[in-house]
Amino acid sequence: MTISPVIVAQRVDPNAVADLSEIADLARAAGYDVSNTLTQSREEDAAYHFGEGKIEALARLVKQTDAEAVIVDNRLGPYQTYNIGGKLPTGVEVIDRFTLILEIFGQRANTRKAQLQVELAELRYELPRVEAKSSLAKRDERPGFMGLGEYDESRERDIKSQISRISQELDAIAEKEQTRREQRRESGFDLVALAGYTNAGKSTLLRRLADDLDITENKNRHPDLEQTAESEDRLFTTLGTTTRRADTGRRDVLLTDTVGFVSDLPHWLVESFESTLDSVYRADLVLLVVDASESIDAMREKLITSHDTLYERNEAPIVTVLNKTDCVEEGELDRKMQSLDALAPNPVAVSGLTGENIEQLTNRIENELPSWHDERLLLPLSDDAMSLVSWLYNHGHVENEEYTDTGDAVLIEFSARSTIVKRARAKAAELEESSSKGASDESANTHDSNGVNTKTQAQLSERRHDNEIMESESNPERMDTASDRESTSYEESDTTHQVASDSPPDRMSDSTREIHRNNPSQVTEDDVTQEDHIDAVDIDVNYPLMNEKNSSDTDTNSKAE
Ligand SMILES: Nc1nc2c(ncn2[C@@H]2O[C@H](COP(=O)(O)OP(=O)(O)OP(=O)(O)O)[C@@H](O)[C@H]2O)c(=O)[nH]1
Ligand SMILES: [Mg+2]
Repeated sequence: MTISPVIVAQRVDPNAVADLSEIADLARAAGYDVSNTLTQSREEDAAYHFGEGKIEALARLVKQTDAEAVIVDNRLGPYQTYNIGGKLPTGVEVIDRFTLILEIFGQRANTRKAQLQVELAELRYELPRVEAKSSLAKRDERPGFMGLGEYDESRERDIKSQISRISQELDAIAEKEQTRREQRRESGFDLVALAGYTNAGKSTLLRRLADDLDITENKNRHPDLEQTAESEDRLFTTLGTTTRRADTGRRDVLLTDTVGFVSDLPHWLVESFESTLDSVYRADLVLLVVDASESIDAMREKLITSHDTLYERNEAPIVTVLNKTDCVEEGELDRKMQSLDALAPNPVAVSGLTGENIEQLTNRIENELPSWHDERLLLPLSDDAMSLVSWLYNHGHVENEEYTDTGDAVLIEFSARSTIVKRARAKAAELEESSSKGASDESANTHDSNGVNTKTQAQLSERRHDNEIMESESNPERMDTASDRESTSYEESDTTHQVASDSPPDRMSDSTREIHRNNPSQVTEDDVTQEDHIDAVDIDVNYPLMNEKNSSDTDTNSKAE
């Protein structure tokens, strides 16, 4: 990429202090060389955004420095962009904050989904501009001629139909990802997402937590793994979605790293990247990463931006992670935590770089995930029963496996998410039913004397009903073995049912949230890399989906207890 010299400009309201650091970082992230800066503190001018005199000074600076573009860190209306451009030497581009961010995303969009999202955002940006041009041009047209107005009108129609086509394609992708998330949950995985402002250290934390990753083993499956997992002191290093298995102890966690948030973006831009953000919105738990080495004010702003982005759609509990503690004195960290208590209650302070306090974070992840349920099942011994036992080892946590003295049954005690428990019960009922077919009622009842999950007729028929639901799905039932799990890997994921708890301790109060909702700063992000990758992860693709609504309820209830 050739480095082009640009001038960065920013207008702030009277008495506000200009700060060009982020827009300059964004410009550099897009590959520009910031040769000069210009700021103005005044009310917005309707025609030029800045004062007209300031724009003339800007034009002189452009000539002196041979700048190829002017990057303005404000929202410019279509007319303002046009007017400023008219004052600059021919060929010098006027780029506002949104187009700059779109440019960065466009440069890194190397999946179909990412490209579609960028295209959608560009079209949404262009539409009001074409509408404005079309109505202006029509004013001066003579009847009977194919004028500019008509040309713009047909462009307008074209943009609208492209928007609708791309939206449909993105919806289809989102649906697939939703299914994949459901399958991952069905396979016993908890989905944890890393969210937070760009450059907070999300990718560094992903690598720290996903310590069982063996890149070489699956290299051909993850051609862009290095790229998407990289960390760099640059905004929007990560634009795709990378999912890896993380070892947190008892639970099987899939951790997803994705694009960072950034402040002051319009709603339509954030919406264009919705299917990427779904990997965060639809997780079981969100780790909101904050760079604790920054000032309290900067941390506050970035937390507000992050909560604003999450507010509308996020369904999961949030744990705030104060990162980069290796750069912060202990007393200073305490002060920061106190000042930010309302926005970041009960945070975990870590260093992704040095690994400090990571164990506390993994413990916290386990504690905040939707709770698992304990179950005991007595299974009449058979190949199918052993297949169920091995499936339970893969999808939950088996506490005890014990064979009866008579050698005709196995007692299995385990904990798992409620959907897994429900399936295991259904399968157990089915095994019980087929084993007792030839046997007398009396012998079937001896199992009850063990006090283990006694099956009443009503329970049995309920389970039979569950089985029917499962079997009515088109795929045949299958119990995966450990070797299946190791050999299966999946691409892109994400979108799902939530098993979010009602009132996780780290969530903002409604009143706090309301304050943020009214805050004008908005947020964005996108997914732009290759497909989402996970390392040797098993998904029961053949296992029929169940209605997760019930399990969510159960989880919520048990959490509230
Ligand atoms: N000192 C210190 N630096 C860190 C720590 N974690 C991350 N960094 C640095 O912060 C910068 C950004 O880290 P990333 O992991 O790329 O951050 P990110 O949130 O993934 O950033 P984007 O993908 O650009 O949104 C890099 O230079 C990291 O080396 C930490 O705990 N301590
Ligand atoms: Mg990153």
